[in-house]
This record gives sequence, C-alpha cells and structure tokens, in this order.
Amino acid sequence: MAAAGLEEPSDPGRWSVRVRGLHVTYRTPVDPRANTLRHRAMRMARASALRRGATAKDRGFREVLAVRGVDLDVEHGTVLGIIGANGAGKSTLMRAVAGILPPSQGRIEVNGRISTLLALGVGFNGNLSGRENVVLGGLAAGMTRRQIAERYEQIAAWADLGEFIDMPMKTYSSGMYGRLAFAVSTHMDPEVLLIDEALSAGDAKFKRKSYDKIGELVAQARTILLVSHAMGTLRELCSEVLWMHRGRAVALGDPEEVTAEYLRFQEVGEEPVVMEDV
Ligand SMILES: Nc1ncnc2c1ncn2[C@@H]1O[C@H](COP(=O)(O)OP(=O)(O)OP(=O)(O)O)[C@@H](O)[C@H]1O
Repeated sequence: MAAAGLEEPSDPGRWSVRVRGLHVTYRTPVDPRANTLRHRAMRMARASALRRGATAKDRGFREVLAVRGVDLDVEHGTVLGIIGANGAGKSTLMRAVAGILPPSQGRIEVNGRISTLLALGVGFNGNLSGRENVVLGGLAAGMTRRQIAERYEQIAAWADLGEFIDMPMKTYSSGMYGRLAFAVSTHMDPEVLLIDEALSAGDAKFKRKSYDKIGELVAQARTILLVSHAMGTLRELCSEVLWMHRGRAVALGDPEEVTAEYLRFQEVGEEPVVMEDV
C-alpha cells in the first residue's frame, strides 16, 4: 500500500485512489533572466514589498493554481479517463496521484502498487540503451535483478524494437520511446497504472496492442487512470470519465455522456459552470 497523503485509506478493500480537497499550486519565478534597468528597479521594489509582507506576485513569483479542490474516488478495477482542455490540470492531478508533486492542500490515498507512464518519459536516461533503462526502471520499481531478468524478455518482446533495444534511447522516435515506456510500466505488475497521453505517440499497431494490454490488466481488476484527448480511445477503454476544467472536476460519469458533454462545450465555447479566476 502506498499513501501519498495524510491518512491510511479508510476502506482499502474498495478504493484504489481517493482524493480529498486536492489543491496543487506551482510557483515560478517571474522573468528570472531579465536584467534590464526596469527589472532591477522592480526587484528592488519587490525586496521592499517582501519586508512589508507582500503577495507571491510582489515577491517575484507567479502562482498557477493548477488543481483547485478536486475530490475523487476510484474503485478497484476502474479505467478512469481524464479529459479537459490544455492546461486544465489533468497531468498535474496525475503527477500528484503518482507522488511526484506534493499537494499544496488536501490529501491523496493510493491503495496498491502504483506504476506510472507519464508524458515526457519520466525516468528514462537518453544516453543509456533501452535494455539498460529497463534494468534501471525495474530496480527503481523495487524489483530484484533476478525478477528483472525474468521480465526483461517479455518487455523486450512486447516493445518489439529489434536492434534498437541496444541503442541509446536518445536515438528513438517518440513512438519507439512510448512503446518501451508502455511495455515497462505494464509489465511491472501494477495494481494502479497511470497513463498520461502515452498512447498518442504510437502507430495503429501499437495502439491496438496497448488496448489489448490494458484489457488484460482490467481483467485482473487493476485500476487505470488514463489522460487523453482521444475521445474514441476513452470511449473504447474507460468505465468512467472525469472532465477537468481550470483545475476543477466538472463532471464524472459515463464515458459516452461525459465526452459528449465536453465536445458540446468545446463547440459552443461557453463556461460549463461559473468559475472565478483566482
Ligand atoms: N512545472 C510547471 N510550472 C508552472 N506551471 C505549470 C507547470 N506544469 C503545469 N503548469 C501549469 O499548470 C496548469 C495545468 O497544467 P497541466 O499540465 O496539469 O494541464 P493539462 O490539463 O495536463 O494540459 P495538457 O492537455 O495541455 O497536457 C497550466 O496552467 C500550466 O501552465
């Protein structure tokens, strides 16, 4: 059992993931490289504001409230699709569930061994070969060398990269990269699998194989959280869909209904709910 939150899961028998009142805020420095006279003057003004007790912006930071009060219960065996416009907070939510980003507020409980397949290939080293990365990924996931050796053949066969498996990963196309990442994360025997846009880079054959692999995991009652902009994929694979908008969860339910509602919203371009900008 892995818990990225504050408490033990209240009913671990039923839930894979429980999220309560989750807020995630990014803080980034404003214009860190600017060195004009105007910026120097602004920095002096900020330093003086800081002494007087100022807001984040005054102190030279920009705050992005990427996730704003999300509650979510994901039962074992659910394939939960997550949709929403660019910047809606989907990847941030996934990173928080994965334990990569700490919540600014709220709590997250994960009941089960988690495996993540997040965008930008978190964890792979481009200077190492695919084979070496599989070994490192296995060790990072807590497997012994013997367990990794046993799994390696399955992973390599699934990824089907031919001689590229022994080439540095920086020479891989994004589709090849995605294939190996998918193979590693799904062969680590995950109880909770997080997939962020990883299916989009693959060709038709990879997508079909990935769907089949996801189907296999679902048959074993594994839980999957899947971020995607491909509505067809989500309708095919998911048992539930969550729609996020500006950091909030605006709808959760039947994949057909929620994706249809989201597509209608995109066409009309109106606010689905009244949301204040903080
Ligand atoms: N590392 C970061 N530092 C600062 N702000 C960030 C960072 N990552 C994301 N953001 C901001 O947080 C908000 C949510 O971003 P996030 O990547 O979670 O959205 P998303 O729904 O996954 O978008 P997309 O569909 O484009 O991948 C956006 O406003 C984004 O600009």
